[in-house]
Amino acid sequence: MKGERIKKIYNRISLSLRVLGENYRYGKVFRTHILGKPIIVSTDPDVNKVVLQNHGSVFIPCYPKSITELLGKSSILQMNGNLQKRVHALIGGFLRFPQLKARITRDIDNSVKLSLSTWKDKDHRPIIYLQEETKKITFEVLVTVLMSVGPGEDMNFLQEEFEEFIKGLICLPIKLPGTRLYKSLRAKERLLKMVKRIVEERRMAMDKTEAKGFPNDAIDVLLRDTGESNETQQRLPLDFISGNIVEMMIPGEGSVPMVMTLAVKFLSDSPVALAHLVKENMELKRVKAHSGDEYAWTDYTSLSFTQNVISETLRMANIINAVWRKALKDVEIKGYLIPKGWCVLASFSSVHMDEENYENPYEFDPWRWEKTGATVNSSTFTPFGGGQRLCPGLELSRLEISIFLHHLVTTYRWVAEEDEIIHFPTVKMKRKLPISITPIDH
Ligand code: HEM
Repeated sequence: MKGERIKKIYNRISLSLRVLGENYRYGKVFRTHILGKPIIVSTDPDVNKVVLQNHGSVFIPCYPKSITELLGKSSILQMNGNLQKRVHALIGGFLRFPQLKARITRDIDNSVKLSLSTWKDKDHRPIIYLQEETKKITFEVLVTVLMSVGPGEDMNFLQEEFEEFIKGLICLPIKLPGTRLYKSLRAKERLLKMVKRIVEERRMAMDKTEAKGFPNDAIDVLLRDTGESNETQQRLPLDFISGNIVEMMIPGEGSVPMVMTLAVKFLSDSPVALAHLVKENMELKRVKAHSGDEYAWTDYTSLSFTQNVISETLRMANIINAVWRKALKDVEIKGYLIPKGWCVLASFSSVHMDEENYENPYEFDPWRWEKTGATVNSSTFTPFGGGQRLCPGLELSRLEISIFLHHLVTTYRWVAEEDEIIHFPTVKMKRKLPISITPIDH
């Protein structure tokens, strides 16, 4: 018995020593500190793949304290096991469904066209801050998809409170009045109150008339779900649904507008790629004008060069540049030992910018995707994560970005002012990417 214990202690010490060994200091997997937390960072695509694929039994989410405080325990990003699988399957199924994409294409089209039309008033708005404009467009789409709230007072309230809420995602984890975390948590309370009201009204309406047809939004999907089998029917609690809707805004909110903004930045610096993109999109516009048909979502997703531009942008810069996991047991991957209890940061951006994986990685080259296909998620291209937690908003995001780029390049020419990409603590443009625009004379 005593011998067994000594053996266990010896094993743990030797494991820790190997963690601190040469490989970890100089290889693609190393140990460091982030936000005061000791952590193993992986920049190796094969290690990342194992981390992403072995979710649940081996690895669970492990975010810094400020993020876990703000997310709440019932957030899909933190939950595990059957509940995560259930919510992921429900939301993923809904967001990937062709019926939703067909319906949402019209909404996104209208939203983008309306926003772009307000830019025309050049005397009042000579400079457009693209990072701000794209945020407005995508927020509208997000709250439509999640809870069917249209433009107006409620939408403005949700946007203001949400902005306040996410400011605290990466901050010092001190929860005292006046601190960033405290203000963000208060904003979350106000957000939750409003979302809860919407969810309750919807449940009451649903209790009166049986829900039929394709669900309208994520609230509908979660309210209608009763679990796996009829014998163990269990509705999801209303508090859980409201919390999840708010928390689902986090992965959905910042990333899409940033990809739109960065694509414009990279295209502004690459006139040949821009000319190619304009040509492809003008052709689609001509075909549509000629036939008089509405745009279908497949029109956008089949624009192959546009998809290449989106992939290349996601490769070069992306708000979600890594995922955080904790090992539930000792794991050995490619000779690296990750001891039980340690957190691993699987870095996507390092893999995306490694010349072992991409030739001239710092060059914006949308043509590189012609060989592999733009939409393939491989171990060296994981902007949307992978495995059981692969982003359920993947296809919706690509659709939104394609629609935005289409209307932008077929409506305006632009000149971007000098600006630079900031990578820490999160990816953004230093000056919100100011551009001056000229309408295209058709
Ligand atoms: C360019 C845009 C986007 C990028 C790059 C992105 C990226 C990601 C990544 C990397 C993950 C995995 C996180 C992990 O493994 O811990 C994720 C998860 C998730 N994303 Fe996205 N996302 C995007 C847009 C969206 C949108 C528009 C929505 C919703 C409408 C969304 C909803 C979610 C949800 C709910 C999860 C959690 C899935 C789970 O844990 O089961 N995402 N996203």
